Amino acid sequence: MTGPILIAAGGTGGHMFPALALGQALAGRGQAVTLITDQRGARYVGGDLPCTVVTAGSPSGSAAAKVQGLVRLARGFVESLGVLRRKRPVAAAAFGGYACVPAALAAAARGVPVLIHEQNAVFGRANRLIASFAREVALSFEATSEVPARADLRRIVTGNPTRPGFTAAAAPARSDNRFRVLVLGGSQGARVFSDVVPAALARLAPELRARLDLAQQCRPEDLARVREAYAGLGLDVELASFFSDVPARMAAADLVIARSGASTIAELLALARPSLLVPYPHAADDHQTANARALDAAGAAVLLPQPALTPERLAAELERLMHDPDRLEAMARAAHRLARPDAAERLADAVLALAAEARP
Ligand SMILES: CC(=O)N[C@H]1[C@@H](OP(=O)(O)OP(=O)(O)OC[C@H]2O[C@@H](n3ccc(=O)[nH]c3=O)[C@H](O)[C@@H]2O)O[C@H](CO)[C@@H](O)[C@@H]1O
Repeated sequence: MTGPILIAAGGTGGHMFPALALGQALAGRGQAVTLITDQRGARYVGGDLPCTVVTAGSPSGSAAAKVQGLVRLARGFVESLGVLRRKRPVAAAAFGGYACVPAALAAAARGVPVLIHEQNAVFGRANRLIASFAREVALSFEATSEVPARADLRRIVTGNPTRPGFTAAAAPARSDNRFRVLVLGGSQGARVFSDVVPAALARLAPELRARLDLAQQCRPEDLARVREAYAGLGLDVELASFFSDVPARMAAADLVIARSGASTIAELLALARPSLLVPYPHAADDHQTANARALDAAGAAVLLPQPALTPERLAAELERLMHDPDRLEAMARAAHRLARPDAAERLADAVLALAAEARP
């Protein structure tokens, strides 16, 4: 290829990790890549991926906030045009979230073909905004809803690329009676797990509680009180506001209790781990419930809506699962069947094909 592939992504880890996975897949083929992101997204970019930070905002909230969001998107658009002039990309891949809107629109304005990747089981609002200018959408779920029905918008299902390290290995043979639980709240943590998990474990039968090895991600402001709650139960728990070794921790977990953000889900499937999923109830268009449903329906996870997540209910679910290793095994097998370990490579194929088609 004569120019780089532009990758546009920003905001949370859920948008950045799949974007970076595509970047790595392309770099692995010797293809140059350039990334446009926002301030928040830049925190996730490491290594030697060329990256430009542009202004972005969300046109939502009060009337004043909407106007401010639009002004920021317009600034980001002008900044992105500058990047496109300098870098001359041959195709662009956009990963949703308002942070990728300016770059995707600037690419389309310059005639650069755009592919949109949707991580969730509901097509996102920012993606709907740029879909009119895109040539192709790559979905993570077969049954994604709200995909714009434009006859000339190509649609493929690639899955959601995961970071390196999420490669299924044979489950380690266990000789002990320990039960390893990993609690993850998404890239920003989840307060509800800080409130409910310690209270649920307090209700667990003492012989089951004694078998637990627990690691839990907490929001920074919750760490002290959660540590205290577990100390009161005599439990030695590993707590962190962000674990940097999720692949190893998830691979070793007998059960993962988590939000159902798209990356977390793709990772659970890639590592074939059983999970209890509590969708974030305020996610746009309730997409986390749609994500979790896909796993629940296939028998790979238990979906527990947040209003049902009481300490009593969680204790009961845990007790049931800890007593039923066959069920956990079946959930792991179902997760494995849903996994798409070649998502990054398939996405790389698609964006390179788009670039080749557009070549004069
Ligand atoms: C609140 C919200 O709206 N979140 C959205 C956000 O992702 P959000 O970042 O919240 O959630 P995701 O599950 O997609 O990604 C979280 C990532 O953080 C990693 N992690 C988490 C905890 C930790 O201690 N260490 C760590 O590395 C996970 O392994 C995962 O890779 O964008 C996703 C993709 O559009 C959506 O599906 C999510 O619904």
